[in-house]
Amino acid sequence: MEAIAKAHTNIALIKYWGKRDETLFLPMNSSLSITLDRFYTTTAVQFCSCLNKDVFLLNGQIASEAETMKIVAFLDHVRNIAGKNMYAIVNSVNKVPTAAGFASSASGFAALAAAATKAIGMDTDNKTLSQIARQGSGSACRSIYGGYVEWQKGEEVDGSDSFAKPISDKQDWNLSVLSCLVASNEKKVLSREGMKRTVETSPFYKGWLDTVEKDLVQAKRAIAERDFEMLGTVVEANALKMHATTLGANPPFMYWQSATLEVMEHVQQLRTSGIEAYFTIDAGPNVKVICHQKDEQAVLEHLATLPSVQNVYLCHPGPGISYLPD
Ligand SMILES: O=C(O)C[C@@](O)(CF)CCOP(=O)(O)OP(=O)(O)O
Repeated sequence: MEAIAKAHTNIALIKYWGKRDETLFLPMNSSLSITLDRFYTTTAVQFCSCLNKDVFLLNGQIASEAETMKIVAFLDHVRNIAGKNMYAIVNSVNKVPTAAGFASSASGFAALAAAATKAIGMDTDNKTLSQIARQGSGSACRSIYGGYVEWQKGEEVDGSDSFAKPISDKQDWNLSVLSCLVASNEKKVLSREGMKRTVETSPFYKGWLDTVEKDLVQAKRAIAERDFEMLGTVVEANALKMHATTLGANPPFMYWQSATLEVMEHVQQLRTSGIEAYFTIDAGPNVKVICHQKDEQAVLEHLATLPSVQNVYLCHPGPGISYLPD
């Protein structure tokens, strides 16, 4: 039995930062993202009783032991739900250049959840797919849908009410997202470790939790009202608060480098010059800039001139998962 699925990466506007349950990938707070058009993962899964172990090919190569173990654990989860015990060949191709500053885990686990459940014979609705993808990587649950997506944190201990849902179709509001890749060679603290350490040791984490749900309400209102200034202001503030929590962790850590600050300053200069642009930053030094589509060329050209910016990738809201012909 085989199936092929495609899922796009997403960028969080209101961040998922911290788990209340590490095993079930249950978040401390709800989050909101835009699924992007440019970067995606295509995954083919074939279950066969002829196999005596799972095989994982990533971008045409046999994946590392560590990567394969993550996929095997995820397939075990799917096998458990389906009540079947066949092994599978998984073939994933990432059109998400790591250099673009986007994590491919979100599109990767969303595509894997869709292809694996279909290949094993399950007929799953998107809500269930989102819950399954969440257990590969939290942010993957949002890539099931296109456009603007909310991941409701849920209250239940079993995660039955923790899944994503679309809050507006991608055609609704075609903003531009420019991902600025800045020079970065330092080993960063991966988001999974970063959020764990922050939750467990940062005195600033309580401040994050006290204000993030209000930020989410504000962001949803801004999207509903197409109020870009309201959206950009809360998105920028939310990213800054997330990063502030890391400074209080033990040991403290910081994702920003001098290049990160340079881009942030220039985004604020663009606003002073009359071009509405706002930034957000994830678990790394790269900066994503949002602006109106009419301003995207001016913003792109300005950012591309910065000496510490290696590349700028222009994206727009993109689609949710899709299935390809076998
Ligand atoms: O995307 C966001 O909301 C914000 C972040 O990117 C950080 F800025 C977190 C993404 O965390 P993820 O990689 O999903 O963690 P996992 O559940 O431990 O796999």
